[in-house]
Formats: sequence, C-alpha cells, structure tokens
Amino acid sequence: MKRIPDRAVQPAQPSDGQALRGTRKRIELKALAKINLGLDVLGRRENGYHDVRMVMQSIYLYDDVKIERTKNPGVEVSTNLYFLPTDENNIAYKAAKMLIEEFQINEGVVITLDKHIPVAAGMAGGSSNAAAVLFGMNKMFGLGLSQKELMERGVKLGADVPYCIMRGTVLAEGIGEELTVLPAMPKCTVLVAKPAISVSTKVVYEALDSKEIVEHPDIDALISGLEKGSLHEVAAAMGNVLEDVTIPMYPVIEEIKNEMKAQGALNAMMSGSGPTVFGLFENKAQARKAQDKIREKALAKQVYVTNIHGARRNEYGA
Ligand SMILES: C[C@](O)(CO)[C@H](O)COP(=O)(O)OP(=O)(O)OC[C@H]1O[C@@H](n2ccc(N)nc2=O)[C@H](O)[C@@H]1O
Ligand SMILES: Nc1ncnc2c1ncn2[C@@H]1O[C@H](COP(=O)(O)OP(=O)(O)OP(=O)(O)O)[C@@H](O)[C@H]1O
Repeated sequence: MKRIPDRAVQPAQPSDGQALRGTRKRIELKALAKINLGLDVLGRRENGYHDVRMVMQSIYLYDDVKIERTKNPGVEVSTNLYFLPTDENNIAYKAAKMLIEEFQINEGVVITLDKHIPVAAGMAGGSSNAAAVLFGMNKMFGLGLSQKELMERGVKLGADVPYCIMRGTVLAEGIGEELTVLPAMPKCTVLVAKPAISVSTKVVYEALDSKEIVEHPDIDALISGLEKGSLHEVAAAMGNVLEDVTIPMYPVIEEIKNEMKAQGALNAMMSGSGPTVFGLFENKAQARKAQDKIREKALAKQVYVTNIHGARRNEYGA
C-alpha cells in the first residue's frame, strides 16, 4: 500500500486558567452510534494509522450519558455493563480527565453510562461516549470551547471522536478527523445486527497492510447519491474495504448480509471494522421480518430496528 507521511494534528490551545462560568449541576446526553456508509483506505502512515475516506452516518441507537458535577475532585464512572472498565481505561474517563487537567478544574464529575450501543462492534460506542463527555463538560463548566476546539481534543482520544462530536451525514478524511458536512442521508429504516464476536479495530487495520486492496468503494458515487437525495443510489454505492479482512475471519457477517438482502434490504454491509452489519430498508415490515429471521437462525442476538438520525450541528443531546 502507498505510504503517506505523518501529518501533525493541530495542537490544542492551552488554557490560561480561564474562570469556570458554567453553573449546570447535571447534564444528560444521547451518545449516538454511527454506521459507515462507505469506508475506503488510501494508505498507511509511518505511525501505523491509515488515511481513510469514509461517509459516516448517525443512527437512532444511543447510550445515555449522565454527567454530574461534584465538589469532590476527580472522575468516577459507572456503567450497566459489568465487563467494561470504569477506571482510566474507559474512554469517557479519559475525556473527563483531559479537560480537568487542561482547565485545572478543582471540582469532579460522576459519569453514568447506560449502554445500548453494541461494544467492540464498529459503531463508535466508546468514541461517542467520549464525545458526549467533552461536549457536556464544556457546557457544564463553561469552558468556552468551540466545536472545532472540542474536535481537536477529541482526536487525541480516538479517530472517530471528532465525528461523534459533529454527527449527521459527514465525509471523514485524514485519519477520520478531517470532516466535511454532506447533504443529509434520505430517511430509511436501518436494521443493525451484531453477531456474538468482538473485533479489534487495530487488528483489522493491521491485517489490511498485508493485503492488496482489490476494489476500492466509489465514495464519489455515494456523495453524488446524497447530493441527489437518492436512497437507491446511496445504497448501490455502499462499500467497505475492511470487509475483505473481517469477513474471512468471521463468515457469519456474510450470512447476515445475505439474510438482510433476501428480506428486501436495498443493501447490507459491515460497519467500520465490524462485526456489526447494517441493512437499509424502505419498508419497516421487511426490516422486522429480517430481524426475526436473523434471531431465528441464531446469526446474532443483538438485532435492532432503528432509523437514520438527522443530527444537525450543535443539536446535541436530549
Ligand atoms: C473503523 C472506524 O471505526 C471507521 O469509522 C475508525 O477508522 C476507527 O476509529 P477508532 O476506533 O476511533 O480508532 P482509534 O481508537 O483512534 O484507533 C484504534 C486503532 O485503529 C487503527 N486505526 C484507526 C484509525 C485510522 N484512521 N487508522 C488506523 O489504523 C490504529 O491501529 C489504532 O491503534
Ligand atoms: N465507554 C466505553 N464504551 C465501550 N467500550 C469502551 C468504553 N471505554 C473503553 N472501552 C473499551 O474499548 C473497546 C472498544 O469499544 P467500542 O465499543 O468503542 O469499539 P468500536 O465499536 O469498535 O468503536 P469504533 O467503531 O470507534 O472502532 C472495548 O473492548 C472496551 O473494553
């Protein structure tokens, strides 16, 4: 694969002890999941990260993120999923700690994550939690950071975090942090199915390095479909190069795609590094039928019928 030299991410502006103006004691936010309508990889950087060209879309599947401000300094995280870390290995914790240190905040936060987005699934669950914490604490403590400044901090936590701050229908380039708003995705029903396997994003990108990419998805055709507002053109242009790595490891992904298409999906594809598969449907009844079939055949237990979320900029949370 072509090697692309590292491009430095703009350093965040250090704070100069800005007074904390916010007064809110508690904020509740919806941290949305994403799907990748298109995912192309253009090359590998010297630090191992890859240059990508992706079309990202928010969906109406979310984690509830509650942030409470406390007089006791420090960060406390709790979650409904027993297997997730609640210490500094939780990305929501890292996001809070980052702002507390930079702005020398001498109060603390208690973060409660009520998780519904499948974990290690290619749906940016963790990234979306981190984005919600950055957004929420910026408001709560009156830090005065613009969306761009929040995104500059977000990329230090993960490549998907800036997108999770922006949300909606977006072209993501660079390592995923160079964002351009696209025309909104036409409304449709989205069926999401996560088979009972967890996939490491790092392992998938690394495995791609030893492969020749045979066919790149036509991201421009996808954008052109969005410009025309044509759901059919968007569906026809969907493509994800990471499928070539993850599907041979887990053939159940292909089986789920086939089941969705057999039940009337306009198209079905793996999201991100997988293993979650999503299908786009014009007809909600067909999506429900596909959901039943996938469960009946025990292809996946976590199967959800949901919608495109037309998140607009700055329209974050409940
Ligand atoms: C697969 C996607 O979810 C598609 O949206 C993203 O590209 C991944 O975003 P993410 O999970 O937020 O990624 P990070 O947490 O920053 O990185 C996890 C690992 O994925 C690999 N990685 C990630 C993004 C990128 N552009 N190139 C990479 O090679 C790196 O090996 C990294 O160690
Ligand atoms: N708040 C969090 N929510 C989910 N996972 C978390 C969180 N914090 C840390 N993790 C760890 O991160 C790993 C990946 O989680 P996540 O669900 O974000 O992956 P993903 O869906 O593949 O994300 P992406 O699409 O951005 O690659 C998990 O195995 C988990 O242990």
